[in-house]
Amino acid sequence: MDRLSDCEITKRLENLQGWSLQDEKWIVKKYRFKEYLDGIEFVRNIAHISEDIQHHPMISIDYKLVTVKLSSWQAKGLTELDFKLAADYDRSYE
Ligand SMILES: C[C@H](O)[C@H](O)[C@H]1CNC2=NC(N)=NC(=O)C2=N1
Repeated sequence: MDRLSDCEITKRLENLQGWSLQDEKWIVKKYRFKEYLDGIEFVRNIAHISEDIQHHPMISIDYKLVTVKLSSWQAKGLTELDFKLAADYDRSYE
């Protein structure tokens, strides 16, 4: 899949809530939860969503705060797939 241009990335970020660009090739979001185990359940859900389309996030869990980072390794940057997953993760958080 082709890497997106800076302009395409900016446009896609405008359509998402809470995601930001990091080091030009990552999009990042922090999700907050009422309980620690709610965050763990969210991580389980996004793990399945990611495995289904074979595109995997970097995840860090800091008690009730889950940080998710997405990038496309082969493309060495951001592709449509990263933004598709970001929207899927947001739906799973709702
Ligand atoms: C062969 C396999 O589908 C690829 O290596 C996948 C696996 N998961 C992946 N996850 C992410 N985040 N980026 C990739 O480029 C990627 N590539």
